[in-house]
Amino acid sequence: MKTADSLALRHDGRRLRILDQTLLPHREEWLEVPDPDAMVLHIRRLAVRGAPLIGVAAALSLATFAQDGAGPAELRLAAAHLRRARPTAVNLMWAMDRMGAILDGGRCKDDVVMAELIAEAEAIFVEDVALCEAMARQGLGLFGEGEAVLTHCNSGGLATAGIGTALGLIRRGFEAGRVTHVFVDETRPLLQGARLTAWELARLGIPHTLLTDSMAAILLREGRVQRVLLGADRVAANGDFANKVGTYGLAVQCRHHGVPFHPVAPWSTVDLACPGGDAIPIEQRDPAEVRGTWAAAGTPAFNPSFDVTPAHLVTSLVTDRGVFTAAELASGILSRPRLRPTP
Ligand SMILES: CSC[C@@H](O)[C@@H](O)C(=O)COP(=O)(O)O
Repeated sequence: MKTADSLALRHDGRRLRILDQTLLPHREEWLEVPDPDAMVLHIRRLAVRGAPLIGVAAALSLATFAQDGAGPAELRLAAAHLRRARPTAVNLMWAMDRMGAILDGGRCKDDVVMAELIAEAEAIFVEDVALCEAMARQGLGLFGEGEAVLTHCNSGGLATAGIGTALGLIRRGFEAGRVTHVFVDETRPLLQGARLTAWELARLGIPHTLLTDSMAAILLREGRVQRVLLGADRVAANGDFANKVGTYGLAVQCRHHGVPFHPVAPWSTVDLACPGGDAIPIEQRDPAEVRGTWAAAGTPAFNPSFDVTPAHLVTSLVTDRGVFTAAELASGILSRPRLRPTP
Protein backbone atom coordinates (compact mmCIF):
# COMPACT_ATOMS: atom_id res chain seq x y z
CA MET A 1 0.00 0.00 0.00
CA LYS A 2 1.34 3.44 -0.96
CA THR A 3 1.79 6.39 1.34
CA ALA A 4 -1.23 8.60 1.92
CA ASP A 5 -0.31 11.81 3.67
CA SER A 6 -2.60 14.72 4.45
CA LEU A 7 -3.09 17.33 7.15
CA ALA A 8 -5.31 14.96 9.17
CA LEU A 9 -4.54 11.44 8.00
CA ARG A 10 -1.40 9.37 7.33
CA HIS A 11 -0.87 5.92 5.93
CA ASP A 12 2.79 4.95 5.64
CA GLY A 13 2.07 1.79 3.67
CA ARG A 14 1.38 -0.24 6.82
CA ARG A 15 -0.08 1.83 9.67
CA LEU A 16 -3.03 4.22 9.52
CA ARG A 17 -2.90 7.27 11.76
CA ILE A 18 -5.22 10.21 12.32
CA LEU A 19 -4.68 13.62 13.85
CA ASP A 20 -7.03 13.72 16.86
CA GLN A 21 -9.12 16.76 15.94
CA THR A 22 -10.82 16.85 19.35
CA LEU A 23 -7.53 18.08 20.85
CA LEU A 24 -6.87 20.91 18.38
CA PRO A 25 -5.72 23.66 18.50
CA HIS A 26 -3.95 23.03 21.80
CA ARG A 27 -2.43 19.60 21.11
CA GLU A 28 -1.38 17.90 17.89
CA GLU A 29 -1.59 14.22 18.71
CA TRP A 30 -1.52 11.44 16.12
CA LEU A 31 -3.37 8.22 16.96
CA GLU A 32 -2.83 4.86 15.37
CA VAL A 33 -6.11 3.32 14.21
CA PRO A 34 -5.60 -0.44 14.45
CA ASP A 35 -8.88 -1.62 12.90
CA PRO A 36 -12.27 -0.47 11.56
CA ASP A 37 -13.94 -0.75 15.00
CA ALA A 38 -11.47 1.84 16.31
CA MET A 39 -12.13 4.01 13.24
CA VAL A 40 -15.90 3.87 13.93
CA LEU A 41 -15.28 5.23 17.43
CA HIS A 42 -12.97 7.99 16.15
CA ILE A 43 -15.51 9.02 13.50
CA ARG A 44 -18.34 9.11 16.07
CA ARG A 45 -16.40 11.24 18.52
CA LEU A 46 -15.23 13.57 15.69
CA ALA A 47 -11.53 12.84 16.11
CA VAL A 48 -11.71 12.37 12.35
CA ARG A 49 -14.45 14.45 10.74
CA GLY A 50 -15.60 16.43 7.72
CA ALA A 51 -17.68 14.79 5.01
CA PRO A 52 -14.96 13.84 2.47
CA LEU A 53 -12.38 12.89 5.11
CA ILE A 54 -14.62 10.38 6.88
CA GLY A 55 -15.19 8.60 3.55
CA VAL A 56 -11.45 8.51 2.82
CA ALA A 57 -10.59 7.42 6.38
CA ALA A 58 -13.20 4.64 6.39
CA ALA A 59 -11.94 3.31 3.04
CA LEU A 60 -8.31 3.32 4.21
CA SER A 61 -9.21 1.59 7.46
CA LEU A 62 -11.03 -1.14 5.54
CA ALA A 63 -8.06 -1.59 3.18
CA THR A 64 -5.66 -1.76 6.14
CA PHE A 65 -7.90 -4.40 7.73
CA ALA A 66 -7.73 -6.45 4.51
CA GLN A 67 -3.95 -6.05 4.49
CA ASP A 68 -3.88 -7.33 8.08
CA GLY A 69 -5.60 -10.52 6.95
CA ALA A 70 -9.33 -9.93 7.46
CA GLY A 71 -11.43 -12.17 5.23
CA PRO A 72 -14.41 -11.13 3.06
CA ALA A 73 -17.04 -11.83 5.77
CA GLU A 74 -15.17 -9.74 8.36
CA LEU A 75 -14.61 -6.99 5.81
CA ARG A 76 -18.31 -6.87 4.89
CA LEU A 77 -19.27 -6.59 8.56
CA ALA A 78 -16.69 -3.86 9.13
CA ALA A 79 -17.94 -1.92 6.09
CA ALA A 80 -21.49 -2.12 7.46
CA HIS A 81 -20.33 -0.75 10.83
CA LEU A 82 -18.32 2.04 9.20
CA ARG A 83 -21.20 3.20 7.01
CA ARG A 84 -23.39 3.57 10.11
CA ALA A 85 -20.80 5.61 12.05
CA ARG A 86 -22.40 8.93 11.04
CA PRO A 87 -25.66 9.26 9.12
CA THR A 88 -25.66 12.65 7.35
CA ALA A 89 -22.46 12.94 5.29
CA VAL A 90 -23.11 10.79 2.25
CA ASN A 91 -19.40 10.55 1.38
CA LEU A 92 -19.09 7.80 3.98
CA MET A 93 -21.77 5.67 2.28
CA TRP A 94 -20.32 6.55 -1.15
CA ALA A 95 -16.86 5.31 -0.11
CA MET A 96 -18.29 2.14 1.47
CA ASP A 97 -20.32 1.48 -1.69
CA ARG A 98 -17.12 1.65 -3.73
CA MET A 99 -15.31 -0.72 -1.38
CA GLY A 100 -18.39 -2.98 -1.16
CA ALA A 101 -18.60 -3.27 -4.94
CA ILE A 102 -15.14 -4.87 -4.90
CA LEU A 103 -16.05 -7.22 -2.07
CA ASP A 104 -19.21 -8.23 -3.91
CA GLY A 105 -17.37 -8.58 -7.20
CA GLY A 106 -17.26 -12.33 -6.78
CA ARG A 107 -13.48 -12.76 -6.93
CA CYS A 108 -12.51 -16.20 -5.76
CA LYS A 109 -9.12 -15.42 -4.22
CA ASP A 110 -8.79 -13.32 -1.07
CA ASP A 111 -5.44 -11.87 -2.14
CA VAL A 112 -7.00 -10.47 -5.33
CA VAL A 113 -9.79 -8.84 -3.33
CA MET A 114 -7.22 -7.43 -0.89
CA ALA A 115 -5.11 -5.87 -3.65
CA GLU A 116 -8.20 -4.32 -5.23
CA LEU A 117 -9.48 -2.95 -1.92
CA ILE A 118 -6.14 -1.34 -1.27
CA ALA A 119 -6.02 0.15 -4.75
CA GLU A 120 -9.56 1.48 -4.38
CA ALA A 121 -8.88 3.12 -1.00
CA GLU A 122 -5.76 4.74 -2.44
CA ALA A 123 -7.77 5.93 -5.43
CA ILE A 124 -10.42 7.45 -3.13
CA PHE A 125 -7.67 9.36 -1.29
CA VAL A 126 -5.96 10.60 -4.47
CA GLU A 127 -9.26 11.53 -6.11
CA ASP A 128 -10.30 13.58 -3.10
CA VAL A 129 -7.09 15.61 -3.35
CA ALA A 130 -7.86 16.29 -7.03
CA LEU A 131 -11.54 17.09 -6.35
CA CYS A 132 -10.50 19.80 -3.89
CA GLU A 133 -8.29 21.46 -6.51
CA ALA A 134 -11.03 21.13 -9.15
CA MET A 135 -13.58 22.85 -6.86
CA ALA A 136 -11.13 25.69 -6.27
CA ARG A 137 -10.54 26.07 -10.03
CA GLN A 138 -14.27 26.08 -10.73
CA GLY A 139 -15.05 28.61 -8.01
CA LEU A 140 -12.17 31.07 -8.35
CA GLY A 141 -14.07 33.22 -10.85
CA LEU A 142 -16.70 34.05 -8.21
CA PHE A 143 -14.38 36.43 -6.36
CA GLY A 144 -14.03 40.09 -7.17
CA GLU A 145 -11.00 42.04 -5.97
CA GLY A 146 -10.00 42.00 -2.32
CA GLU A 147 -13.06 40.31 -0.83
CA ALA A 148 -13.75 39.61 2.83
CA VAL A 149 -15.58 36.30 3.12
CA LEU A 150 -17.27 34.44 5.94
CA THR A 151 -17.24 30.69 6.55
CA HIS A 152 -18.91 28.30 8.98
CA CYS A 153 -17.60 25.07 10.54
CA ASN A 154 -14.44 23.58 9.02
CA SER A 155 -14.19 22.68 5.36
CA GLY A 156 -10.41 22.70 4.94
CA GLY A 157 -7.53 20.25 5.01
CA LEU A 158 -8.90 18.82 8.25
CA ALA A 159 -12.15 17.88 6.52
CA THR A 160 -10.73 16.38 3.30
CA ALA A 161 -7.61 14.65 2.00
CA GLY A 162 -6.65 17.80 0.10
CA ILE A 163 -6.88 21.58 0.52
CA GLY A 164 -10.55 21.44 1.42
CA THR A 165 -13.88 22.32 -0.14
CA ALA A 166 -14.97 25.89 0.74
CA LEU A 167 -11.80 26.60 2.70
CA GLY A 168 -9.70 25.25 -0.19
CA LEU A 169 -11.40 27.68 -2.55
CA ILE A 170 -10.89 30.51 -0.05
CA ARG A 171 -7.20 29.53 0.21
CA ARG A 172 -6.72 29.62 -3.56
CA GLY A 173 -8.65 32.91 -3.62
CA PHE A 174 -6.24 34.36 -1.05
CA GLU A 175 -3.22 33.16 -3.04
CA ALA A 176 -4.69 34.83 -6.13
CA GLY A 177 -5.09 38.09 -4.21
CA ARG A 178 -8.88 38.04 -4.46
CA VAL A 179 -9.66 37.17 -0.85
CA THR A 180 -8.05 39.38 1.76
CA HIS A 181 -9.85 38.43 4.97
CA VAL A 182 -11.83 35.51 6.39
CA PHE A 183 -14.45 35.86 9.11
CA VAL A 184 -14.81 32.57 10.98
CA ASP A 185 -18.01 31.54 12.75
CA GLU A 186 -17.05 29.72 15.94
CA THR A 187 -19.67 27.03 15.06
CA ARG A 188 -21.55 25.95 18.15
CA PRO A 189 -21.75 23.52 19.82
CA LEU A 190 -18.41 21.83 19.07
CA LEU A 191 -16.54 24.90 17.80
CA GLN A 192 -15.08 23.49 14.57
CA GLY A 193 -14.68 27.09 13.34
CA ALA A 194 -12.94 28.42 16.44
CA ARG A 195 -10.79 25.33 17.03
CA LEU A 196 -10.07 24.05 13.53
CA THR A 197 -10.68 26.67 10.84
CA ALA A 198 -8.87 29.38 12.79
CA TRP A 199 -5.97 26.94 13.33
CA GLU A 200 -5.76 26.15 9.61
CA LEU A 201 -5.95 29.82 8.58
CA ALA A 202 -3.22 30.74 11.05
CA ARG A 203 -0.95 28.00 9.64
CA LEU A 204 -1.60 29.31 6.13
CA GLY A 205 -0.98 32.92 7.11
CA ILE A 206 -4.45 34.03 5.97
CA PRO A 207 -5.81 37.02 7.92
CA HIS A 208 -8.92 36.05 9.85
CA THR A 209 -11.26 37.13 12.62
CA LEU A 210 -13.23 34.82 14.89
CA LEU A 211 -16.84 35.61 15.86
CA THR A 212 -19.65 33.80 17.63
CA ASP A 213 -22.33 32.48 15.27
CA SER A 214 -24.84 35.08 16.45
CA MET A 215 -22.54 37.97 15.38
CA ALA A 216 -22.57 37.15 11.66
CA ALA A 217 -25.76 39.13 11.00
CA ILE A 218 -24.05 42.35 12.11
CA LEU A 219 -21.22 41.89 9.59
CA LEU A 220 -23.71 41.11 6.82
CA ARG A 221 -25.86 44.15 7.63
CA GLU A 222 -22.83 46.44 7.73
CA GLY A 223 -21.63 45.20 4.33
CA ARG A 224 -18.35 43.92 5.74
CA VAL A 225 -18.67 40.48 4.13
CA GLN A 226 -18.83 40.13 0.33
CA ARG A 227 -19.57 36.42 0.22
CA VAL A 228 -20.33 33.40 2.42
CA LEU A 229 -18.71 30.09 1.44
CA LEU A 230 -19.14 26.82 3.34
CA GLY A 231 -19.15 23.06 2.83
CA ALA A 232 -21.91 20.47 2.54
CA ASP A 233 -22.45 17.02 3.97
CA ARG A 234 -25.09 15.93 1.48
CA VAL A 235 -26.49 17.67 -1.58
CA ALA A 236 -29.89 16.35 -2.70
CA ALA A 237 -30.83 16.01 -6.38
CA ASN A 238 -32.81 19.27 -6.25
CA GLY A 239 -29.86 21.22 -4.76
CA ASP A 240 -31.12 21.36 -1.15
CA PHE A 241 -28.18 20.55 1.09
CA ALA A 242 -27.29 19.59 4.65
CA ASN A 243 -24.34 21.18 6.40
CA LYS A 244 -23.25 21.98 9.95
CA VAL A 245 -26.10 23.39 12.02
CA GLY A 246 -26.18 27.16 11.64
CA THR A 247 -25.80 27.06 7.85
CA TYR A 248 -29.54 27.51 7.21
CA GLY A 249 -29.69 30.59 9.45
CA LEU A 250 -26.73 32.09 7.61
CA ALA A 251 -28.42 31.45 4.26
CA VAL A 252 -31.56 33.28 5.43
CA GLN A 253 -29.45 36.20 6.67
CA CYS A 254 -27.53 36.34 3.38
CA ARG A 255 -30.77 36.47 1.40
CA HIS A 256 -32.08 39.25 3.63
CA HIS A 257 -28.91 41.30 3.21
CA GLY A 258 -28.24 40.47 -0.46
CA VAL A 259 -24.94 38.71 0.24
CA PRO A 260 -23.97 35.85 -2.14
CA PHE A 261 -24.12 32.44 -0.48
CA HIS A 262 -22.23 29.41 -1.86
CA PRO A 263 -21.99 25.82 -0.69
CA VAL A 264 -18.86 24.14 -2.10
CA ALA A 265 -18.93 20.34 -2.44
CA PRO A 266 -17.32 17.53 -4.43
CA TRP A 267 -19.42 15.15 -6.49
CA SER A 268 -18.94 12.52 -3.76
CA THR A 269 -21.26 14.68 -1.60
CA VAL A 270 -24.03 14.78 -4.21
CA ASP A 271 -26.72 12.18 -3.52
CA LEU A 272 -28.88 11.86 -6.63
CA ALA A 273 -30.94 9.14 -4.92
CA CYS A 274 -32.09 11.73 -2.41
CA PRO A 275 -34.82 13.83 -4.04
CA GLY A 276 -34.82 16.79 -1.64
CA GLY A 277 -33.71 18.14 1.72
CA ASP A 278 -36.58 16.53 3.65
CA ALA A 279 -35.13 13.10 2.84
CA ILE A 280 -31.67 13.84 4.26
CA PRO A 281 -31.12 12.01 7.59
CA ILE A 282 -29.99 14.45 10.26
CA GLU A 283 -27.69 13.21 13.01
CA GLN A 284 -28.93 14.04 16.52
CA ARG A 285 -26.04 14.19 18.95
CA ASP A 286 -25.68 14.05 22.72
CA PRO A 287 -27.44 16.99 24.44
CA ALA A 288 -24.37 17.25 26.70
CA GLU A 289 -22.53 18.88 23.74
CA VAL A 290 -24.97 21.80 23.91
CA ARG A 291 -24.99 21.99 27.72
CA GLY A 292 -21.19 22.20 27.82
CA THR A 293 -19.85 22.95 31.27
CA TRP A 294 -22.05 26.02 31.76
CA ALA A 295 -25.66 24.73 31.75
CA ALA A 296 -27.05 22.84 34.72
CA ALA A 297 -26.55 19.08 34.45
CA GLY A 298 -29.61 17.43 32.95
CA THR A 299 -30.98 20.61 31.29
CA PRO A 300 -32.96 19.32 28.29
CA ALA A 301 -31.14 20.35 25.09
CA PHE A 302 -31.74 20.17 21.33
CA ASN A 303 -28.71 19.01 19.32
CA PRO A 304 -29.19 18.37 15.60
CA SER A 305 -25.65 18.26 14.22
CA PHE A 306 -26.73 19.54 10.78
CA ASP A 307 -29.48 21.59 9.19
CA VAL A 308 -30.91 21.69 5.69
CA THR A 309 -30.77 24.76 3.44
CA PRO A 310 -33.25 24.87 0.56
CA ALA A 311 -31.70 25.33 -2.89
CA HIS A 312 -33.58 28.57 -3.54
CA LEU A 313 -31.41 30.30 -0.91
CA VAL A 314 -28.22 29.29 -2.73
CA THR A 315 -26.62 31.88 -5.02
CA SER A 316 -24.60 29.12 -6.62
CA LEU A 317 -23.31 25.68 -5.71
CA VAL A 318 -19.63 25.14 -6.50
CA THR A 319 -18.67 21.57 -7.43
CA ASP A 320 -15.70 20.02 -9.20
CA ARG A 321 -17.99 19.63 -12.24
CA GLY A 322 -19.17 23.20 -12.48
CA VAL A 323 -20.86 26.08 -10.66
CA PHE A 324 -24.66 25.91 -10.65
CA THR A 325 -27.11 28.72 -9.91
CA ALA A 326 -30.33 28.27 -7.94
CA ALA A 327 -32.28 28.36 -11.24
CA GLU A 328 -30.09 25.60 -12.69
CA LEU A 329 -30.50 23.54 -9.51
CA ALA A 330 -34.30 23.98 -9.71
CA SER A 331 -34.21 22.75 -13.32
CA GLY A 332 -32.70 19.45 -12.11
CA ILE A 333 -29.25 20.06 -13.60
CA LEU A 334 -27.50 17.83 -11.05
CA SER A 335 -29.30 14.75 -12.41
CA ARG A 336 -28.45 15.39 -16.07
CA PRO A 337 -26.35 12.57 -17.53
CA ARG A 338 -24.33 15.10 -19.55
CA LEU A 339 -22.77 16.31 -16.29
CA ARG A 340 -19.44 14.53 -16.58
CA PRO A 341 -16.31 15.00 -14.46
CA THR A 342 -13.99 17.80 -15.51
CA PRO A 343 -10.95 16.37 -17.35
C1 LIG B 1 -15.72 19.32 3.96
S1 LIG B 1 -16.83 20.47 4.34
C2 LIG B 1 -18.39 19.73 4.60
C3 LIG B 1 -18.80 19.42 5.95
O1 LIG B 1 -18.34 18.17 6.30
C4 LIG B 1 -18.51 20.45 7.03
O2 LIG B 1 -18.98 21.71 6.65
C5 LIG B 1 -19.22 20.00 8.27
O3 LIG B 1 -20.38 20.29 8.48
C6 LIG B 1 -18.48 19.06 9.14
O4 LIG B 1 -19.22 18.66 10.26
P1 LIG B 1 -18.53 17.74 11.34
O5 LIG B 1 -19.64 17.42 12.30
O6 LIG B 1 -17.43 18.53 11.96
O7 LIG B 1 -18.03 16.52 10.61
